[in-house]
Amino acid sequence: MSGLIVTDPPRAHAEDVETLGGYGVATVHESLGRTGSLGPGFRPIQQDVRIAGTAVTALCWPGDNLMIHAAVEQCREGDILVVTTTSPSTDGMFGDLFATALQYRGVRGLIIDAGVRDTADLRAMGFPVWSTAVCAQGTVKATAGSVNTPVVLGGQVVRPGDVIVADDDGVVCVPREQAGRAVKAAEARTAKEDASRAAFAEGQLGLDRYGLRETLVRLGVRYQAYDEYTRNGSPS
Ligand SMILES: O=C([O-])CC(=O)C(=O)O
Ligand SMILES: [Mg+2]
Repeated sequence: MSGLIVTDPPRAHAEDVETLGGYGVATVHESLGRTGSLGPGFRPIQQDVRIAGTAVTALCWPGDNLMIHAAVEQCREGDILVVTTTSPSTDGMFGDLFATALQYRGVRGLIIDAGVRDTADLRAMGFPVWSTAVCAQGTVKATAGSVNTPVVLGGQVVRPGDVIVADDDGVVCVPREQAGRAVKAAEARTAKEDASRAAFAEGQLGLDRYGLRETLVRLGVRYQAYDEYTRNGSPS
């Protein structure tokens, strides 16, 4: 396998990244028409942390972290490193040494479809990570791969420069060109949710607020009193 390192890709506007970082992953995902989620496999090693940044991608051979070393050089302030392997691997290919190098460069965190290790140290140093495995198994530095080419994690395409938002709910990717639209949509959705939250706090039901009684009728869902429901001894 030959390799490729793409330098200096265009990145989403910093202002849009910061704004999206103010919204949760669920809100950003909903705002984009329920797209962009990397799925439930990416678990945070910490809690109560949200980050947003621009993706620098690395495609590695399983059990080999050579291309993470190459990717570190391409990272700059405000980036998030996004790593995957050419076939599934749980090896611990990232730990506190890499995190130290990335923090020096102003990188905000790591998303990796593979294993990480030194997790207590990563938490202590405040370097946020979302991974599909935690594993002490070490790796070599021997095989070519690529940096800053499009990669797929959890069925989701991530391109260099795309916006990544990650929190306790998981990870979402916003295509670079859609960041502005996502900001507006997230703003609108948040306003709508704020109004619903206030209504729910005063007792309004979602059935009424969202017009869902009509939906139940349309779907043929009917009400039945408990006595009638149990009259013949068995639920009907
Ligand atoms: O060095 C490695 O191969 C990965 C690691 O544990 C670290 O970055 O601390
Ligand atoms: Mg280590």
